[in-house]
Amino acid sequence: MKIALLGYGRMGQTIEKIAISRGHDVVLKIDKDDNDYDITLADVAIDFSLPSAAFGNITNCLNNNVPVVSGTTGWLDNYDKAVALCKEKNGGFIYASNFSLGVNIFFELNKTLAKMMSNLNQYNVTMEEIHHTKKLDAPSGTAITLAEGVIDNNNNYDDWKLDESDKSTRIPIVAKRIEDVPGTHTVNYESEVDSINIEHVAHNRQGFALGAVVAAEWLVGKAGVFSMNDVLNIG
Ligand SMILES: NC(=O)c1ccc[n+]([C@@H]2O[C@H](COP(=O)([O-])OP(=O)(O)OC[C@H]3O[C@@H](n4cnc5c(N)ncnc54)[C@H](O)[C@@H]3O)[C@@H](O)[C@H]2O)c1
Ligand SMILES: O=C(O)C1=N[C@H](C(=O)O)CCC1
Repeated sequence: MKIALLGYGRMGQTIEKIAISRGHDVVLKIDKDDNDYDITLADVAIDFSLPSAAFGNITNCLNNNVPVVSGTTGWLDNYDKAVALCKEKNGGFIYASNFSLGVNIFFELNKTLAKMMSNLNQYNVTMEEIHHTKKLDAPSGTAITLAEGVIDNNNNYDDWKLDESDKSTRIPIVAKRIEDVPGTHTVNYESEVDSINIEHVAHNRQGFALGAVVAAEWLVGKAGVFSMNDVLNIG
């Protein structure tokens, strides 16, 4: 498979190694200021760029009939427009806030726990995410997906808020930035008598990168807007 990497930073470089180890050719490595390239050289594109760049990269792929996998976070104000364009062009598109197998299992665990806690008003939920200091967005895309998983499955919450909540129906998300941390997410239910915590700790970026390559392999030849649940057949 011929792969275009849109964004050649920490994730782009990790994805390149995994793609090559799985027998793929990386035919384009696009980074900032690379404006003049032919995306149709690739069978599929993998975008891990910047919040400000992702939507432009995705629309370029869809307008040129190149299926695209995006892991960039912080651009979701434009997600519905990307979905509409994908449908209009009969293209292929997958966005996931987190491509790792472990986090996608964790997302399902979070939804199940949220359902179990829905009638237990003595517990309040909070979330914490920890990432490296170079991360541009907060809260992380993964933390937002976790919060949405609780909101959709628990009657006590209707929104989330970064840092302290000023309203009991808003899930407070605390975002911490610590040198070199690849990604830790904790969901905590707290009552007066006890705490229940579920946590996912990424040890490195390999899980995110492998998931993105597996998603790209799966997407080629398909038309539609998909999620990692489709790729992994879970949920
Ligand atoms: N979904 C996931 O599983 C997952 C995992 C890790 C990171 N991420 C997200 O992926 C994104 C990238 O993370 P990273 O750690 O590799 O960041 P990074 O800063 O190391 O890399 C981003 C690269 O994009 C480049 N870039 C800037 N403008 C561009 C453009 N127009 N086209 C292409 N590239 C451009 C930058 O120069 C940089 O090299 C972030 O949004 C991050 O939150 C998602
Ligand atoms: O390193 C990052 O940046 C990460 N971003 C994603 C997010 O925002 O959830 C996934 C984890 C790593």
